[in-house]
Amino acid sequence: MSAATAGGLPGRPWRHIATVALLAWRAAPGPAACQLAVTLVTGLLPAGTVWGTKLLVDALTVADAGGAFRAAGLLALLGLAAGIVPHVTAYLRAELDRRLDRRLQDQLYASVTGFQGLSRFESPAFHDRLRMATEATGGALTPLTSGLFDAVRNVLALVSLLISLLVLSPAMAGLVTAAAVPALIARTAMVKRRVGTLAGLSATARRQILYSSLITDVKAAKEVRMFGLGGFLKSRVLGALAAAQEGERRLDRREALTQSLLALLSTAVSGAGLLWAVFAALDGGLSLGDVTAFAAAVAGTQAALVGLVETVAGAHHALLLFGYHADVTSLPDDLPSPSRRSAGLPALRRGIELRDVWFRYDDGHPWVLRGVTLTIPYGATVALVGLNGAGKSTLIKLLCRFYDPSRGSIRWDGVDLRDVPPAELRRRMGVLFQDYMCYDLTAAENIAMGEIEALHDRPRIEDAARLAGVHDVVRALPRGYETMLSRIFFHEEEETDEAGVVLSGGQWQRLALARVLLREGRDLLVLDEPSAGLDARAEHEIHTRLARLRAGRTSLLVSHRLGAVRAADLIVVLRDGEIAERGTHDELMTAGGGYAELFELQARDYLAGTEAHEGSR
Ligand SMILES: Nc1ncnc2c1ncn2[C@@H]1O[C@H](COP(=O)(O)OP(=O)(O)OP(=O)(O)O)[C@@H](O)[C@H]1O
Repeated sequence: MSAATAGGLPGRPWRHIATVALLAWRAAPGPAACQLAVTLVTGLLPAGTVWGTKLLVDALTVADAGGAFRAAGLLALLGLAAGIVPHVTAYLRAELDRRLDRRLQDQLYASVTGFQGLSRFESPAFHDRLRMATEATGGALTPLTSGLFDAVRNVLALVSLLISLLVLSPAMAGLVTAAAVPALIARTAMVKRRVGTLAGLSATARRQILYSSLITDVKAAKEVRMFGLGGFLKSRVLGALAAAQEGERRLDRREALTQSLLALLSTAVSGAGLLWAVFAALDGGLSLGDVTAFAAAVAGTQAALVGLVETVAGAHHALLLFGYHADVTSLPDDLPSPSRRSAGLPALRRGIELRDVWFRYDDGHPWVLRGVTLTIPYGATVALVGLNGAGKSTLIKLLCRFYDPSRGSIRWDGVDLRDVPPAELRRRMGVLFQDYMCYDLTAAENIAMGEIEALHDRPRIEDAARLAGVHDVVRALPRGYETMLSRIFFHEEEETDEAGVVLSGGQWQRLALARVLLREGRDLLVLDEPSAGLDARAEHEIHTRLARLRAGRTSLLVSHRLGAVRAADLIVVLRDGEIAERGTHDELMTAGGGYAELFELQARDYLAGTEAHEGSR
């Protein structure tokens, strides 16, 4: 990763200026060209006004009526231009910003969705940096894009005014310019401090978002009310807000003081200049028009210099933020690309082999998998069982190549998964995760998430729902497959304000299963606790269906219900990241190890439950 951390500032921000200019130009060539033309015109307006005023006053002084009318006409035209130009500029700016913003967000989302693994999303430092990168969107670069035009206008205005001032008083021209140097230095330091403070508060801001979303999140609403957490969460939000505000307050105070001192300096300079002009006029060295032009030129030059300093400061601020954007968008993928060019992943024919796989989530973390060697033969069902935290879901995540093994390898018909592009591998798999998603979308869309190309293929979606045993449930919903499964969003396409429906846990589970079954014909089917939320009858029914579906297909099944895995071709017991037992159900029962013990425990509990139920009838 490059030098930027959310807490520290990205290095050498000015090196991005050409990148941003090019981005803006490519995003909105029309508005950018128009803005440049308008800028050139407006850059010359102040000097034109100064000389128009001088001509008018001098003409009036010598009672030249024709000259006075011409000068007044010129001033009126310039005034009209000055009145219209800001509105045209504002529109062009906004349009350029809108288009640039789309491009920036496109780049950011392309990078983030392009990360193939999960490790970045489990890094607080990455999230802090990402937050700073999003600060660069939403018009935050306006001071830079518009600043480039402002800078051109200010430089034009400055040069033309300085020429006017040089004609009248070279010393004053030098003094006014010199007075701008401390302002530039002070503003640059202020900007750095402001962005640094913002970056330092990134984690606090993210926590504030977390707590405030818990207050409003419908999923958290039950526990928040049940456990009376409202006050606690509110105090956490306000605590984070107060911390952020304290940082800002200190900055604001410092900036107010610095700006006041700079204002004092510029007033002293213009005051001294005016005194000189008064004495020079009294001596007869300057005409009345010269004095008027001088006063206007000093004020104009100072304003242009302040404008230039502000432009530079704004651009610096925007470039620092863009530094985070550039940092995130230039991050390489978190999984190393295949070392040699992959010729594509062949259809599975022999099986998947884990060779002495060791894995831990971070160097400082304990080992989660410790030397796992296992083959999932082609066409067979392997069941993975074990106590909580044994490493079952981790093994599945490695099979999907969300992470690479720390040691050892996983091979697909002998091909190391490290040599396979993750997207290619995932196209060949259907996986039901233990923590599947419930999308705030329609029922049809929820299923289609499994294979987005099938979004408009209703027969396929319905077939998958039938296979998962959820078709009748969905059909009975108020709008069938078009029913929104959300209480916080309306239907995206249809103009309706009809409240959606919330499914039960087991119904969601079946819908998630339908999502996976939509990916029919995949080489490997992985089911992590497919029946966790189901009632006994539904569980039995789903397992019978799945057993039929798995027949002859390569699959990996994880379940705590040992009754559901007894038909598997191979049962593997994982204990503390190691394979403790392996064999068929009968072999493991005969061996009388941990599996047999657990199976008997579950069977006894089940029988006891049944007898108690019978007795109470
Ligand atoms: N993203 C992660 N980062 C760090 N540690 C993790 C992560 N995910 C899991 N772990 C740790 O890895 C270990 C194994 O977790 P895993 O989810 O693989 O277990 P499991 O066998 O699937 O458990 P369960 O039966 O409860 O689902 C646990 O100690 C867990 O704390």
